[in-house]
Amino acid sequence: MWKFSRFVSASKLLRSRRFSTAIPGPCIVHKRGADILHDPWFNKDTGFPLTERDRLGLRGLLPPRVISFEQQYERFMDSFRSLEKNTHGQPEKVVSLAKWRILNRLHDRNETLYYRVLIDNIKEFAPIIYTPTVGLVCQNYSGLFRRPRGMYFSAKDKGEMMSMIYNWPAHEVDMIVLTDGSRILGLGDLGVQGIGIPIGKLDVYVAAAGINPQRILPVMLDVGTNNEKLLGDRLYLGLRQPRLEGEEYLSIVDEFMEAVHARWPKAIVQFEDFQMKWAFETLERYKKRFCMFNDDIQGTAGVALAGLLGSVRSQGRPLSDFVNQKIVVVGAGSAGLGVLKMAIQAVERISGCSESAAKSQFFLIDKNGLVTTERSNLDPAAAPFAKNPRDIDGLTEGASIIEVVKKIKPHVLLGLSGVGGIFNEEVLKAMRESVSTKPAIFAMSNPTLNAECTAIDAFNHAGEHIVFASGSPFENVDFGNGKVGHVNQANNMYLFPGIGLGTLLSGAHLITDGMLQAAAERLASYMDEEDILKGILYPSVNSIRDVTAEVGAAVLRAAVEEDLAEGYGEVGSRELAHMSKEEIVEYVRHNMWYPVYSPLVHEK
Ligand SMILES: NC(=O)C1=CN([C@@H]2O[C@H](COP(=O)(O)OP(=O)(O)OC[C@H]3O[C@@H](n4cnc5c(N)ncnc54)[C@H](O)[C@@H]3O)[C@@H](O)[C@H]2O)C=CC1
Ligand SMILES: CC(=O)C(=O)O
Ligand SMILES: [Mg+2]
Repeated sequence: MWKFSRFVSASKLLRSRRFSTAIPGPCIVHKRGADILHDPWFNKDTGFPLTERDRLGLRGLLPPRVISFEQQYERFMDSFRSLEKNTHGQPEKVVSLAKWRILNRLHDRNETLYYRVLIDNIKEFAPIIYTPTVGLVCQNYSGLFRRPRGMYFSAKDKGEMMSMIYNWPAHEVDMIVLTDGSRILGLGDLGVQGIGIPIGKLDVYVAAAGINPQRILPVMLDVGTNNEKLLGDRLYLGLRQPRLEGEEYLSIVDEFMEAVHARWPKAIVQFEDFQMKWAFETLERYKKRFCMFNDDIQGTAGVALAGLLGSVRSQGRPLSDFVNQKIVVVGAGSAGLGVLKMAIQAVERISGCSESAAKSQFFLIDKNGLVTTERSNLDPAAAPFAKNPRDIDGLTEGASIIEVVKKIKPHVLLGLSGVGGIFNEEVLKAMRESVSTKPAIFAMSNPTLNAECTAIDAFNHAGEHIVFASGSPFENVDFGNGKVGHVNQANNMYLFPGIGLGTLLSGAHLITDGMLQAAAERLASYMDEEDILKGILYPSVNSIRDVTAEVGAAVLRAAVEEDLAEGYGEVGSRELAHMSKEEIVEYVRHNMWYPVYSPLVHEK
C-alpha cells in the first residue's frame, strides 16, 4: 500500500509552481518583429517593455511610450463605455453587434488583455460573447466574417482529417468544442455559421475554468445545411449542399474523432448544439471510447437538476420532498429528455423509490402536446417518459400546456422547447393555482427571444412569489413596492467549464455518469439556505470561477473514486488520491490560467 508520506505532501505540491500546469513560466518566443505584433497570444501592443522591444526587433514598430497593462485595460474599458454612449437609443441588435465587434477585435489582437477584461467583467460581457448575442453573431456570421477562428472540417475533407488535424498550430490541445451547426440555440440549422457557438463556449471555458487559451480548439463539422435561406445566400461560407445523413454523416464524425484522438489522446471533446437524433446517437457511440460529453443533454440536465432541487428548498421543504414535486417539462428534445433522465434518477436516489414511482410526478410535453403511450410514432427517446393515459386524471394524449397546467397544478413548469412566448399569459396565470407555495418557472430556451416567457411576464402573471429562471439573462424585476423579483440564469455555463476542467486535471479518459452527477450535486449545494429561501437558486455569474473550481473539484474527486484518474502533467493518480477535499479544490484553483503578460525574453 502506498502511504501519503511517500509522496510530496499535497500542500507542498500546491505551493510548488512546478506543478502548475496552466500558468506559463517565462517563455522565449521564436518570432520577431511584426510577426509578434500580429500574434494575439504574444502581442502586448504598446505594453512591450523596452528590453523586449530591443531584443525582439520591435523598436520603431510601436510608438515610443510604454503603456502599462492597467492603462491598456482602462483604455479599452473607456472605449467600450463610449461605444455604449454613442450607440445609446439605437436598435438593440445594432448595439449588441457593435459591442461584440469591439470585443472580437481585441480578441483578434491581444488575447491576454481580452481574457482579462472578460474575466473581470464576466457578468457584463457574457451576454455578448455568449447567449444571447452569440446567436445573433451566428445568424450573421458569413457577413461578419473577417478572420477564421478554430478549425473547419467539411464533408469534402473526407479521408484528409488525419493529416488536417496537424494543421492546427498548437502542440497541445486540452479542450475542444465541436458542433455541426444543426441546432444552434433555439435558432435551428445555421450550418457553418454555428462556429460562433464553440468559440463562445470556449471563451467561457477560459473565463470560468481558466483553461489555457493556447490549448483550446473550436471546431465546425460542416456536413451541409438544410437551411434554404443559407443555401440561397451567395455569401454563405459553408458547403452549399443538403446535410449528410445516416452512415455518410457518421463516417465524417468518426473520422474527426479518430483524428483528434490520434493527435491529442487526452483532449476532451464537448459536443454542442447537434440536432437531437445525432446528439443522442453520437453520445452513445463515443462515450465509452473517447473523453467526451454532450453539453446540451448532460450539462443542461445537471444545471436544471440543481435548479429543481433548489426550488424544493426554496419552499422551505427538505430534499426528500423532491419525490412529491409535480414537474411539467415542455420540450422533448436533447435538453428536455436529458433533464428528465437525470431528475428521475435523482428522485430514485434521494427517496429510494422505484423508477416508475419516480417518473409518476413528471409530465412531458412536445410540439404535439402531452406525450402519452397512445402517441402514434412515439419517439423512442421520449417513450420512457410517456404517460399511461390511465394515470393522468382525465388528461388525454396531446393535451396542451394550458390543459396540463390547469389539471396538474405543478410545482415547476420548465421550458426547453426553443419556442419564444409559449408560456403565455393564460399559462402563467394558471400557475397561480400551483400546489406549491413558491411555484417555479424555468424558461430555459435561448436566445432571449426564444425564452418561453420573459421575467416580467412571469412575475406579473404568475405572481411575485414565484421562483424564476431563464437560459439567457434578464434583468431582475422591480415590483415598485420596494421588492424585487430575482432572475436566475439557468444555463449550462454553470457546469460545463467545471466538467471540462475537473476531467482534464483528473486525467480520466472517459466522462462517466458519476462524474456528471457529482458536478450537478456540487452546484445544487453551492447556494446557502438564506439565498435559496429568497428564490436565488444559482450563484451570480460574477462568481463563476469559484463555482467552476468547486464543480471541477467534485468531478475530479468522482474520477478518483471511480479509479479513473490517471493524473495530469506531473501530478499522478497517487498524488490525486491522497489529496483531501480542500486540497483538491485548491489544486483545481491553482491550475486555472490567469491572464498576465509573461516575459518573452529571459532576464539576463
Ligand atoms: N439554458 C440552457 O442551459 C440550455 C438551453 N437549451 C435550449 O433549449 C432549447 C431546446 O434545445 P434542444 O432540446 O436541444 O432542442 P430540440 O430541437 O432537440 O427539442 C425541441 C423540443 O421542443 C418541442 N417543441 C417544439 N415546439 C413546441 C411547442 N410549441 N410546444 C411544446 N414543445 C415544443 C419539440 O417537439 C422538441 O421536443 C433551445 O432553445 C436551446 O437553446 C438547450 C441546452 C441548454
Ligand atoms: C446554452 C446552450 O447550450 C444552448 O442553449 O444550447
Ligand atoms: Mg447548447
